[in-house]
Amino acid sequence: MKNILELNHVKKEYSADGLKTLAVNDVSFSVPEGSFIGVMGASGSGKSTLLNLISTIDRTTSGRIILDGTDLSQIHPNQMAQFRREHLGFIFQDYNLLDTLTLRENIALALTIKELPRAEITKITLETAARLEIEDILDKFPCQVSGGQRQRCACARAVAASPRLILADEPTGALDSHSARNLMETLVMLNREFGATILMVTHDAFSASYCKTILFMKDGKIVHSLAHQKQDQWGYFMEILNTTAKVMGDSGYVS
Ligand SMILES: Nc1ncnc2c1ncn2[C@@H]1O[C@H](COP(=O)(O)OP(=O)(O)OP(=O)(O)O)[C@@H](O)[C@H]1O
Repeated sequence: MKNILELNHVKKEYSADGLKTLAVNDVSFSVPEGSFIGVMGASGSGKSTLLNLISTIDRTTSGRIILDGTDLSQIHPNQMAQFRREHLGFIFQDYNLLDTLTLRENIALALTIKELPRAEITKITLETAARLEIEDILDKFPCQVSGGQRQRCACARAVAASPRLILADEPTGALDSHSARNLMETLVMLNREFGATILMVTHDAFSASYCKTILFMKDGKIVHSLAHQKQDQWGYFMEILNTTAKVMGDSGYVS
């Protein structure tokens, strides 16, 4: 199966006040088309740095990141924003919807950027909203709907333009447990039915139990990976908790 994303010996070093921090330390992994990968790790283990490198917001100190066949270090800074819009979809903890636009306009915006014909934008927006069960609230503004509905709109926006990779950063972080469960089921649906390839950072073992594979980060390195095989979701969840405790040390604290 084709790899959508490949990381080869990626390092990211920060220098601040004469102090150097190797936030990402020799990370290599690949993300095949159709995968749903979770990244877990303690606070400061390098998850956000890793996501920033993949999302082209930050640049590697060394190593290569290949996204859909393109080496990110070879993209001219002026082309970066367009490359990001064409290849990536984002789902953030705080939704990142535009408050002055309706849900319909928020979803359509991702398509407008792709310069699709107006009729096509209307059709895809409606179809995507229907799949995410928000078609009845499309004319509301983000402040007029629930957190769960806002996050489903963010999912619709992320998937509408058929990006090669969806990056989700703590997507359930601001949701109650019922909405979090709904959102994870939605992400599974995007992965299974839309064929979306998803890479998600999460601190939450239950959210991670919806992923097909989980990478555990510690001190900037991927130290363990866990695949969802034959066990039921509860068994997988328990395995994630046990692995977390083992990998992260006694505290088992993941954030
Ligand atoms: N801009 C920066 N300048 C200097 N050091 C940084 C910078 N950003 C992150 N770091 C350091 O790099 C390391 C990894 O940080 P990062 O934010 O990637 O971790 P994280 O796993 O996402 O943590 P959290 O779960 O708390 O968000 C930490 O030691 C952090 O202090």
